[in-house]
Amino acid sequence: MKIGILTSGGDCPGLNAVIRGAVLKGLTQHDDVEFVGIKNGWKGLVEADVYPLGRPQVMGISKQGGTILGTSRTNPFEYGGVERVREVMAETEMDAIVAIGGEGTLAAAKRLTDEGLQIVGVPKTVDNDLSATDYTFGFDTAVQIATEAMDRLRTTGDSHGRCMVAEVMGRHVGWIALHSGMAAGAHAILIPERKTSMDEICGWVDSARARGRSPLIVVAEGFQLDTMNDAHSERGLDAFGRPRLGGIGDQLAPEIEERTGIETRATTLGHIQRGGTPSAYDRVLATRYGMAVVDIVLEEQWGKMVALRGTQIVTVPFEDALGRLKTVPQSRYDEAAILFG
Ligand SMILES: Nc1ncnc2c1ncn2[C@@H]1O[C@H](COP(=O)(O)OP(=O)(O)OP(=O)(O)O)[C@@H](O)[C@H]1O
Ligand SMILES: O=P(O)(O)OC[C@H]1O[C@](O)(CO)[C@@H](O)[C@@H]1O
Ligand SMILES: [Mg+2]
Repeated sequence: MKIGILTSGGDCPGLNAVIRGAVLKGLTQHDDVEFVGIKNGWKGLVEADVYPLGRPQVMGISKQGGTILGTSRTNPFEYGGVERVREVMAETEMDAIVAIGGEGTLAAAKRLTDEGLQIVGVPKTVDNDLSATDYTFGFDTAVQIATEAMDRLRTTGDSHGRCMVAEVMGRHVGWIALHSGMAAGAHAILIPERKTSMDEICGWVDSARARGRSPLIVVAEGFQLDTMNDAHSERGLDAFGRPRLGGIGDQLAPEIEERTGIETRATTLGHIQRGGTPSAYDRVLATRYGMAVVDIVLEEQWGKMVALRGTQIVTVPFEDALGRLKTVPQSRYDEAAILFG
């Protein structure tokens, strides 16, 4: 059995641990399994850009950020779709593909599997917005990085008596903002799931200030004020034609300063949250996903992916990860909001 592995969509810490887990499990536990790496997501697949993946290629990589395979947001259906993928799999004698990616990658994998291709999945996203799984690797690391950054913003904020606005990732959901904001003791957490007014935000800033604190406001990039119809975007489109987000913190900061009279500074953490070494939690989760996905390939469970339920790795159909995002529930927001202001 020759298994191709690809990573697609935005990268995140832990991808290499999945790749290593899969290769080590396959090579040590089975005699007839070999692996090939597919470069740059679906792009490398349609271009037949593959290379053998053995133990030397995965040695020591679980602590390494990014993905040794490279990634892209290429849409395989724009480059020959099912026919081209079938052709490349035949040419390269690839029996099955492990697609490691988020909702978009898994949607593409589902369409290909529906046409008879042998594909299984591993869920990935720093945003933690996939509904089929309790946690995705990369999220814990991103929260840790964001929390450390906010701890730093608080000390400089305190020195100057300023309000600090920290913008984190989270295109459709506010999980990174909610967790890092709570961990750092933020005075408000602004998430895409809940539109909020400037009055409310400034109320929290004023009340923190009245208690002698230098306010910290955490905002997810996909957050919208109650006056906005779309998330803030000023950076054009991504490779899949979606607006690139980022910059809402810079938009909020001068408004907060003007309304409250408190000097305010914004910091956008951006891709720092996706780079560098994965946390121990993410390495373990990713390694377990990688090992488990080899089992579902050998069981020929095409159209399925591994997922985390509680502490168990389970198998679910691609559909479970599609169509519905795992948003922050109102109760989790309300719980965090008790500490605002
Ligand atoms: N519904 C779809 N059908 C087919 N292909 C899709 C679909 N949605 C997305 N894709 C393709 O899959 C690629 C990966 O999706 P996307 O860029 O959203 O990353 P992802 O896997 O969702 O990870 P993340 O968004 O968390 O970074 C897209 O760039 C696009 O080419
Ligand atoms: O790396 P890119 O293409 O700029 O994408 C950034 C997007 O990817 C994510 O990190 C994960 O989907 C989002 O939070 C963010 O909007
Ligand atoms: Mg996506």
